[in-house]
Amino acid sequence: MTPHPDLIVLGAGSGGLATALRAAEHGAHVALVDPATLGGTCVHRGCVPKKALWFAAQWEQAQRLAVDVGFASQPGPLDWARFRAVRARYIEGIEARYGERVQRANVQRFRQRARLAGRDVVELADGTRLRAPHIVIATGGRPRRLPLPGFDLGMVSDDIFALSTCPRRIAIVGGGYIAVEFAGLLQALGSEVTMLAREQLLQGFDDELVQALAAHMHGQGIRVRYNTDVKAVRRTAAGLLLDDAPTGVDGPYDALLWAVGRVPNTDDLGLTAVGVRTDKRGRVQVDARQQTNVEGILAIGDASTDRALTPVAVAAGRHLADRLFGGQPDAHLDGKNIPSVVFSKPPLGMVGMTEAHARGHHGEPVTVYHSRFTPMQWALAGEQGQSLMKLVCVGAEERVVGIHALGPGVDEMLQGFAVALKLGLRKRDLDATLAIHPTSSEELVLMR
Ligand SMILES: Cc1cc2nc3c(=O)[nH]c(=O)nc-3n(C[C@H](O)[C@H](O)[C@H](O)COP(=O)(O)OP(=O)(O)OC[C@H]3O[C@@H](n4cnc5c(N)ncnc54)[C@H](O)[C@@H]3O)c2cc1C
Ligand SMILES: NC(=O)c1ccc[n+]([C@@H]2O[C@H](COP(=O)([O-])OP(=O)(O)OC[C@H]3O[C@@H](n4cnc5c(N)ncnc54)[C@H](O)[C@@H]3O)[C@@H](O)[C@H]2O)c1
Repeated sequence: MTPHPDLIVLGAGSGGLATALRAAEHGAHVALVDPATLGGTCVHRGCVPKKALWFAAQWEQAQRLAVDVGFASQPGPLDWARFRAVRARYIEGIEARYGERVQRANVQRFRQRARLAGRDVVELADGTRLRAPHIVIATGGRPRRLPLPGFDLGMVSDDIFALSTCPRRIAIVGGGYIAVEFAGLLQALGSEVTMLAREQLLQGFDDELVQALAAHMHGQGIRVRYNTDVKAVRRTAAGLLLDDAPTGVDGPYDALLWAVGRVPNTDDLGLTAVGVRTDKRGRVQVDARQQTNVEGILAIGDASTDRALTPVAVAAGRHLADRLFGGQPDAHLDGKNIPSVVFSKPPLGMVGMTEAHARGHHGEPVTVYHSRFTPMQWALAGEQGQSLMKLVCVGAEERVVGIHALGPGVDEMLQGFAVALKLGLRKRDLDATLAIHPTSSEELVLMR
């Protein structure tokens, strides 16, 4: 038992677990508070179940390509009940391993909701109070709900993992990561997908690659409507109808997914009473060391102003534990050049700056290199479509400040290039690197 913990962590998702385990490794007494199962959004309602569906979508396509090159078996639809059982077993395995690690590390778990009751005090739902010199807020986020009539006729991303079949016609409202990812994988698994986006898809990604992805989506039969503004939803005998302010009634659909962003779980944490500052979206404001404006209270992950990605939450938590308990006073998250992949179909990845960002902010000459090509596995099977890769370089020595890639395999390809970019990659380093042939990634070292 830990009667006087050195650290209290609120939330046992990706960030909270990483913080608690690293702090315990350094010998700290840690209390970890979460009413839910270990793993949080990523394991139960995010990256992991989503990636499993994405693999299923890849296998659907691989089955079709295999037939095109001479395999005999005809592709069949996904058996959702079996798929869900397989996926649940995989996730239970992750959760069990987390449980063992938490126990072995002597981290004390409190399976309750908690809130701050002072700058060094946390109050659990049953009234128990814990006191510690350091408190980390790692309470994550949840899907945004819009206050419009009929909102509850649709699903949010948490609900989609409970589907037991593919909806025949689905509308997806939103144009960010979640909207684009689910559009691709539901279409691949058999749905007719219409996206209703307010603006350009995937803000923050390079325009040219987003356009190329939109062309792929169009080719797959995904309908994308831009400049929409859904004001209400109603159910009719024919299906769900959406009232879109600019164009009128849209539909009918059998299902609807709202993918309109996420809100942080910070509204019920007692932050105001303790004086912890949040931004206008409710995220806890942190500096580069995850510190809030209140001494002793830190925040990481989706509850904070950091980028909402699992590796960011994990790295931030580990660095702060290294700093507080591991004798590494300068340890902190490097928030620059965060690599990211959208698990669209095909995947889209980037690290560093977009072309527009480099041109707008750099002040040095910008040189851009492109490669468009049909990946070999598609060409062999007579499949249409091209991959697109792009390098954004600055200055006379062409320092690479942005790498962008769209196409099969880029999700696995980008990590190594992200290391090179972090180390100060120049275009001539790529030119001097021998290609691995025949691959798609060789295009990144062969650009002229
Ligand atoms: C559909 C989807 C797909 C995604 N795919 C990816 C991906 O492919 N790659 C990627 O990098 N990121 C992805 N993300 C984002 C990623 O899941 C999050 O960035 C990450 O999970 C954030 O971790 P966290 O520790 O901040 O919060 P969470 O994992 O959300 O954990 C927060 C925990 O806090 C607990 N909690 C909440 N309130 C309290 C309270 N008052 N007291 C105690 N505990 C509390 C919750 O029960 C929860 O367990 C995806 C997200 C979604 C929704
Ligand atoms: N592959 C990955 O790494 C991955 C996958 C999923 C999610 N994530 C993380 O989770 C975060 C949340 O994902 P997300 O897709 O929910 O958010 P997002 O911020 O990526 O996109 C939100 C979308 O909702 C739209 N929107 C907002 N309010 C709206 C409204 N009132 N009506 C219509 N549209 C509206 C925005 O225009 C935008 O297109 C991402 O930003 C990302 O950090 C990462």
